[in-house]
Amino acid sequence: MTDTLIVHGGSPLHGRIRLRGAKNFVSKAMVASLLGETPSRLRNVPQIRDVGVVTGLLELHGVSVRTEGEDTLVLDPTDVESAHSADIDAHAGTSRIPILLCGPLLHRLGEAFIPDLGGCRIGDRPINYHLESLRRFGAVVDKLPSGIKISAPNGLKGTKIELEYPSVGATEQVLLTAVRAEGVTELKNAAIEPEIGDLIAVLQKMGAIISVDTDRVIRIEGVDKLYGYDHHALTDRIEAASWACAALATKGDVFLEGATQPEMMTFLNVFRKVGGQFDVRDDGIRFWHPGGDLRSIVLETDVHPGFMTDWQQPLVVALTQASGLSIVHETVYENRFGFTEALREMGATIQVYRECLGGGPCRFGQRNFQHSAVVSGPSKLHAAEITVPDLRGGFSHLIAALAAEGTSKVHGIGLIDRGYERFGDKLAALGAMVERG
Ligand SMILES: CC(=O)N[C@H]1[C@@H](OP(=O)(O)OP(=O)(O)OC[C@H]2O[C@@H](n3ccc(=O)[nH]c3=O)[C@H](O)[C@@H]2O)O[C@H](CO)[C@@H](O)[C@@H]1O
Ligand SMILES: C=C(OP(=O)(O)O)C(=O)O
Repeated sequence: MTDTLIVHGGSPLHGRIRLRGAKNFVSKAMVASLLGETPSRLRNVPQIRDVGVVTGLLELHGVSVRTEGEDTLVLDPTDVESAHSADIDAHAGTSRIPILLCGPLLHRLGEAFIPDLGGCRIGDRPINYHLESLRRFGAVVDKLPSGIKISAPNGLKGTKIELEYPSVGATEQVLLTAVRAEGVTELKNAAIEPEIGDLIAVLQKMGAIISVDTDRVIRIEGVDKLYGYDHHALTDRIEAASWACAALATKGDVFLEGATQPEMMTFLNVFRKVGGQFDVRDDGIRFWHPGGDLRSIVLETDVHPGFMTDWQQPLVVALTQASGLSIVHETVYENRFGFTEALREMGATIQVYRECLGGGPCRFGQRNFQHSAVVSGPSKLHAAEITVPDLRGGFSHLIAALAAEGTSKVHGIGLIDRGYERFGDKLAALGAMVERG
């Protein structure tokens, strides 16, 4: 199949689609299965490329991964000790998940090897918090030309860790390592994203003892043994927000089956302020453009419960259709506005700045990162030939092509498969006129 989508834009998205489990939770829950003595069953798993990548990684380490029905994975880790994982290098550059295998592999095998990581290129994305945390547990970290070797000659012991920034990945690293470390671990300044809450739920089902206190403190009492879990993954709130923004930008009306309100509170507030309407029902959320003008806003991305960085790119496309000047300050990643270049080619008026605009100073202020954007609208978008830069930026380009008059060619859509399940079918179900080019 080609990697190009031809989009005949200019008509609103209308209809109903079903959302699935969150990419940013499912991959971590799959890794957690490595900690169990018995098989785990994960339900509501989306058919996305990242699930395939993690399946490959786990299989390499001796976990048998079997699909049951349409959306359930059964993960059996009983043979991990006897498996050889010589080919882990094959996973270099595929995703950021290999780093999260450290804790479980150290507990099971006494060592782990981490190839170069992949994931979206939206900033430098260092792993210093991960490595520093592992050292605090007693692990030895050796940097090699091909990756990082980590060993635990004396086992892993509970410890006190305070993160400089509430990193999602580093919080997950500490959780996946502490649950079987000897003694108590206290993690301060932890990330508290809903996907982390669901990972804690999975670990508790497996036998872990974890308490989440106020003020971003998580306490974990290590246990000797963990068992398999049975869990239904929480819905992907990024997929939900992305389709909601697509409805707004195209003046459409979509019902997103499975979308849930608590994880999306902050997004829903912003959607309403911009002028979009929504209706929360038991089985999902309807999002629509009510007609008339959309309103500009001032917005800052932040860690949960703030406005999520992964919502920023789809929202910016909708803001090109709002009247007046919107200001968006990206405080989570230093380099997440590259996708706006294609939007400018399509007729949007967007300027990016190094300064911290529209909020307080952030970690990236006074440095050379263009991390604030001013969007002036409404702009009439026109068709273009564009190449997808990263996962969310790519979906944003698709939204722009759907909102634009004329026929666009969007290249590199394979990147979008990493996080959006069967998005071509979903576009068709919403009445979009698209075809593989
Ligand atoms: C697979 C997955 O779940 N990806 C999500 C996860 O990414 P990921 O877990 O990689 O993101 P983090 O929360 O760790 O990163 C946040 C910030 O911390 C910095 N940092 C992180 C680790 C570290 O060791 N040192 C360091 O400086 C990063 O460069 C970034 O500026 O959370 C992000 C923030 O919600 C989301 O955008 C990603 O979709
Ligand atoms: C940045 C993202 O993911 P990853 O961490 O997998 O690159 C994302 O999902 O938008």
